[in-house]
Amino acid sequence: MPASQDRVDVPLPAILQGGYHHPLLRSLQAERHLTKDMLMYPIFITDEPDAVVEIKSLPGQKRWGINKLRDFLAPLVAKGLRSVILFGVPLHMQKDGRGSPADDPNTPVILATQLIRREFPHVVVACDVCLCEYTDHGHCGELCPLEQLTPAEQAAEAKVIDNARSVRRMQEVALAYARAGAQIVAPSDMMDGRIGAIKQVLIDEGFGNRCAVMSYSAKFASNMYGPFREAAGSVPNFGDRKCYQFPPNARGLARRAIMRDVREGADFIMVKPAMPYLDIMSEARALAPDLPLACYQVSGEYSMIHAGANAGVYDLKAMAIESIEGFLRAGCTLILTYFTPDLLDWLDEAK
Ligand SMILES: NCc1[nH]cc(CCC(=O)O)c1CC(=O)O
Ligand SMILES: [Zn+2]
Ligand SMILES: [Zn+2]
Repeated sequence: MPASQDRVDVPLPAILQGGYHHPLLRSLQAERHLTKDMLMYPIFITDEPDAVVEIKSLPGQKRWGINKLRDFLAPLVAKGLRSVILFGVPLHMQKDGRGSPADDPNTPVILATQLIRREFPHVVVACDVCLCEYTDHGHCGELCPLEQLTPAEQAAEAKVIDNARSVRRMQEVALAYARAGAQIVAPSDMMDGRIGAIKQVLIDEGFGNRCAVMSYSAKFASNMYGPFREAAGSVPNFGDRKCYQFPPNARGLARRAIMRDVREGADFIMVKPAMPYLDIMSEARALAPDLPLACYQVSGEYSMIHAGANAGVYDLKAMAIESIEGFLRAGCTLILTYFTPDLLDWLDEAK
């Protein structure tokens, strides 16, 4: 018997390359592979019924009018699209302080939810729940009425988010989307206490067993939301979102938010943006191992990958897939990405 087999202190030959010299052996290194059902496609629906409008900063993505949606989605569904997340872009509806167009019976998201449920019964519809696309001030929640501010705040014309009022509003909006047929509501407003409140109202109104709550649990105040805000017309007209989205350095806040949302009954948790926050994803995986974990590869990430490819830095497909493999490695089970239509094709191509 060779000596190496009965001696534990002999170092093994440190040769790894023999293990991945063939494409199949490389593929077998993955613990998990991307499948089509892990992809959720973000779609912008506008209140111009016949619109098909390119979004300049999001290459290949468009704002869709309700009348164009069926023909746009049909080929994607045929390729295996399983879920979408809808964002409303009201260009003509009257915006106000409470974001009234968010749950107007004719708001684009409600019409689109009804249409997709009717035309594509195998597609899961998630609706983003937030007010920023619908308020005249462009913030994600309602503001405190002036008389509730301190004299100093009044003098400074301070704008303060009214958390409690905003949470009640998110309940109304989420319920309206559930009534329209959404199987998932996804609050991205970041008000405190919204997950428990929305979960409760869904239960009270009979949707407890047919509408999931996907929380944007760890949503960071990122520089990469620009193209989305252009697409959705949701740039705040004063200030920024730093009082309700996390500072990029805030690992502890993210951990507390994830644990809080689990306690409040979230069915899915999400990390957003994705690529710079892989550590937060694996923290989320460890903190909430029993919940599906989503990540949102946001508009700026998508645009950045396109810009790099256009500058000749890398191949678009290879880079997009590398980014997704990172999310899988970090433990994500659902990926919100504008690359979804491309990935449906790429997954069908021979490797
Ligand atoms: N509640 C707003 C919202 N919902 C989804 C996104 C970002 C999505 C993206 O950039 O692709 C944002 C941006 C923001 O907070 O301003
Ligand atoms: Zn918002
Ligand atoms: Zn949102």
